[in-house]
Amino acid sequence: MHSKEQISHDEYQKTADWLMSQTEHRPQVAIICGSGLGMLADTLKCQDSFAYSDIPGFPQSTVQGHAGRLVFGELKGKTCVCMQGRFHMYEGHSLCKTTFPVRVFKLLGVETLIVTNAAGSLADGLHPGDIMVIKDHVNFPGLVGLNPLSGPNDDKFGPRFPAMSGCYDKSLRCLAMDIAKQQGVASLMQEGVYAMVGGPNFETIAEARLLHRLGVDAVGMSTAAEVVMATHCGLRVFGLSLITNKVVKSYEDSDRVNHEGVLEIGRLRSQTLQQLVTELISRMEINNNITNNAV
Ligand SMILES: O=P(O)(O)O[C@@H]1C[C@H](O)[C@@H](CO)O1
Ligand code: HPA
Repeated sequence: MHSKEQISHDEYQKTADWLMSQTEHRPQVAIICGSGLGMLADTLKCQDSFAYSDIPGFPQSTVQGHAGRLVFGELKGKTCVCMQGRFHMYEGHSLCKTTFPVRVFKLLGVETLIVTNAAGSLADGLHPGDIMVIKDHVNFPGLVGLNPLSGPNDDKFGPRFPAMSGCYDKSLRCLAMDIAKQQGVASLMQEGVYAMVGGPNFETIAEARLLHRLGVDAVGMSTAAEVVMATHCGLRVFGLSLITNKVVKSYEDSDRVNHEGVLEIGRLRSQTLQQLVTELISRMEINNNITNNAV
């Protein structure tokens, strides 16, 4: 069911055209905010914001901690668009719908996508409140054929068989680590591998052990499909996971993860994340000739 739905180029274009008719902002950078991380949008100046329910073609957010607003504005000399709330497979959206905004961003002229998420840690060295710079991902839905790129390829966006190696931009990862040092939060930051699972249930202990053995550092229920779509159409990608909980890996451990706890850690780290992302956007180079698959 998830892989069958197709969205035509015209439908993406209609949404992009509508947005361009409603705001004068022409964003270079897009940010997708994870659970409890929507406050990143508050840093934007000269805001124009739209409820998802008012944007033609846009899906709706149904998850607590995802406000459902698209915010345009200026940040340190760059024009940005920020999703306060994303779409997940477990809400019943097809993967094409969960990733719909990514192609709309492309049509708006965005060249860099920043994805953030809340994630559970499997690595011994990653603790709640830590920030993981995503260096790579395991797209579990994609590995079993649930991929937003399934179906006829839209050559106007990108090639039939896009490479995914190096999909998290190395220079932005290095820049983020430098900024963390300067901001005195380097001890909270490390690089790692994120895995996307379907959710909405959190992992069993056997699943947690499996993920750990596979080399996954943090697990969540989003992001990888968005990054596949972004890489397909030539967007540069940077990703951050806020570690909100340890994934229980022991039968002796009576801890139980819950969504409220996930949101609480988001609130706790909101300022740190805001400062980090603001400085990253301020210092990132915008290259209008960036290699681009999309016509
Ligand atoms: O949108 P993200 O990936 O940040 O949301 C994570 C995964 C689930 O949606 C939720 C679980 O608490 O947080
Ligand atoms: N597992 C999956 N998704 C999550 C988790 C987790 O432990 N924490 C936040 N999102």
